[in-house]
Amino acid sequence: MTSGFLGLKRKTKPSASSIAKRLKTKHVLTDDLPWKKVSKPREADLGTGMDGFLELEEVDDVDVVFEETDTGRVVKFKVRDEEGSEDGMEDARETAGESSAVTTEKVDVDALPEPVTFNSKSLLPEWCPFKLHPQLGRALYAKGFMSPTPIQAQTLPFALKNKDVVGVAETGSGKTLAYGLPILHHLLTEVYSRPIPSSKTRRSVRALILAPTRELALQVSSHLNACISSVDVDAEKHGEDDGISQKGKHKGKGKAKAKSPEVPAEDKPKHPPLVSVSAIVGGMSAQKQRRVLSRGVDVLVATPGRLWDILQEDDELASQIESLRFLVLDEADRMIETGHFAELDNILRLTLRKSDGDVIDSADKLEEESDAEDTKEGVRAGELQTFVFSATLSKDLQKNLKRRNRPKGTKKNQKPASTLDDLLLRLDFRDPSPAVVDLAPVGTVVATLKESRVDCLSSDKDAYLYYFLLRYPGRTLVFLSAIDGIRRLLPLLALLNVPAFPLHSQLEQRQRLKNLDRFKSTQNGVLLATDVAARGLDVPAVDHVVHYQVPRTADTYVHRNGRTARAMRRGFSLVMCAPDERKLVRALMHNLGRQEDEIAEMPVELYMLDKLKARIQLAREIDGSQHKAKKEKHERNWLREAAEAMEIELDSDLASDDDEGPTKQQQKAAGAKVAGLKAQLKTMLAQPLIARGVSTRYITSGVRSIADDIVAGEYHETMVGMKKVEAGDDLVSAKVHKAKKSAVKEEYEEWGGIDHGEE
Ligand SMILES: Nc1ncnc2c1ncn2[C@@H]1O[C@H](COP(=O)(O)OP(=O)(O)OP(=O)(O)O)[C@@H](O)[C@H]1O
Repeated sequence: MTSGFLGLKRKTKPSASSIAKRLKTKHVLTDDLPWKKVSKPREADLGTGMDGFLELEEVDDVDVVFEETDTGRVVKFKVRDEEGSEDGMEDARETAGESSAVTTEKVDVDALPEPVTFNSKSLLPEWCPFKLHPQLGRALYAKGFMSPTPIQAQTLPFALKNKDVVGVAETGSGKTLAYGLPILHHLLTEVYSRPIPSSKTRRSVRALILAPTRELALQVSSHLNACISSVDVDAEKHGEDDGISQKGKHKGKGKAKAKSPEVPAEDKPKHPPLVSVSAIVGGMSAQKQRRVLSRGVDVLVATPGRLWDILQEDDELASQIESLRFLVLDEADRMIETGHFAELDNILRLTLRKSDGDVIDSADKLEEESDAEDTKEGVRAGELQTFVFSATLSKDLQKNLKRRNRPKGTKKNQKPASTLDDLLLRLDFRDPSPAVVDLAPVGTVVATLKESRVDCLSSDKDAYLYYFLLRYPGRTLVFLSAIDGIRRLLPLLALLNVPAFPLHSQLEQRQRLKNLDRFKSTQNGVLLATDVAARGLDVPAVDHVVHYQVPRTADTYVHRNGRTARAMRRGFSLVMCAPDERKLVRALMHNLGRQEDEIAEMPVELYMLDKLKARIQLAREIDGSQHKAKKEKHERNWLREAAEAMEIELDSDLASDDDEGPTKQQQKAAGAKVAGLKAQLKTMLAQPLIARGVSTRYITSGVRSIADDIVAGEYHETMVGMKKVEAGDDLVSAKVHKAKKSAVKEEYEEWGGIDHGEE
């Protein structure tokens, strides 16, 4: 959602002339107010009721006036007439509704912030070889990213040399910055070296990043924005001692104020953002979307569906897409799954340059060109650089991307092997041989992830899930294959006092983000999600991923698991496998090139599970009764409302509650029954869960003494008598089991056994 508030004017001491000029005002529509993006306050994520905000915007210098009109009281917004503006700095405020022509008029260099320097040699030695723009160095330093992740380290040399890159690396390995840093580096460097559009003109989109889901697009946009904004905000935080200085080539050009820490932020010169990054996604208000686009963005992050809708109406944007400098497909393989193939294909066609729509032909041309111009490295100035990233791009596909190099004469007869092959062949790789950086681990398992499975009946999955949530407290993301399942499970968990939030495509976008924020800020929160949350979401510290149903494809399994164990943190995943899903697990593991028994079994204390089953049973009963009562009420109301709308009278037996629906007395009795069951459940939930053989009376006695656990601090708070361990620490390692088996085999092999000779 978009939201804005009328802010206070920031300038503390307006000059006399500016006051005089400000008297010239004009009325504008809300859409045309000079909205400015502000960072979301930290409290917004802390359950202050501000969660769910897509973005926050503010506006300065606006008078709100109420006018009485014939139709009633209306509110009007008055802003200073642009003609009365004081200087270039004030003009730097972005206004919507301005001329949309992109000019290359050179801005006064004073309007640019003073360039910063950053001593990456001493502060970020591991980033130093990449010679990234100093502002990015500062951002990385501020974030504590002291060294590049492997995918970043291996991608940057190619990307910074203008080569197209196909990057494949495990989930949570930092792919966003692997493509984001080269883009930001290029744009930041460009700002000071070439004329930039003045703030009064629409910027031209230089980079387009396509992502499969709204959440991922918003996340990428905020990730990249954080890289540029923390640079601006923290400009004077680090002194010379830190090796970071403010001195740049424009030193002494009237920027002394900005350097001094004593100068209040309000008095710092205002300038348009050096590089602007924004997202356009479905669910965003049309007003906000118009505003973002009319201001212009350098880096546009979008979902294909929404972008294509806009492109059909916005010719200017379409022509900008035709002359992009960077194109990124993030989670390329997912984008073709979500039914966006047509839109994506159309957008990609727009990015094609000289070709006549036949990429294979254009590949021919490129090859010929590259033959003639052997020394050319990467793209030429003004051309498109393409990045394709995912955690799961098949090896075959990567080979296909190199088809441009296949011997002449064979090309036109070759058919793409899959939709994704086809799509990627449509990409306008300027580079005759895009660099393929494949760091996907064997079997696509992240090293810090522990996987496990539990075999159970479908009807017992609720109890097993509840057991897991209580046994291993933590932030848990539960994937379900259908929205109905989420709707069923949600009230059940609520009755059991488990803080669970839903995330699926039928929720409004605002609600989706709100639930995501709540999940992030709830310590033992549970997110019940469909695969809309499987890709790319970077929720800090997701401890566990539970596959309530076995995923249908190996890629989905990998990406779902990828929501935990990110950036070298530990993570845990659990597959709940019903008898009819065993085949699926087998196929899944086979596709990943792994053995089924590689996944360890999660131990379950059946005595405890039985106790939980009783709770689940009661919760189901309550939910069932509540649901029934609600449904009956809804049906009764519906009938009445329909009759009223059609202005007909219902038969007395239909109109009365007596015959069809339950009587008032029956309703009362049903209500009392639910209240009774709820009280029963409350009592049950208040009782401690005690493991078999534990004496709570004498903690040193019983089959299981809990005294030692208490002393060792391993006392489980909800399941008395069970050790407090992290999920995965008590797995019966199938690998160890397997290793033992293979050790026996090795012994046999060392001995050599009986030589049967070559067959
Ligand atoms: N160099 C770095 N050092 C430390 N942390 C980093 C670094 N680069 C990125 N990160 C952090 O790692 C986390 C994962 O990054 P990112 O979301 O880009 O992963 P990804 O590879 O795109 O994952 P997925 O495949 O699931 O989309 C983020 O929280 C990010 O801030």
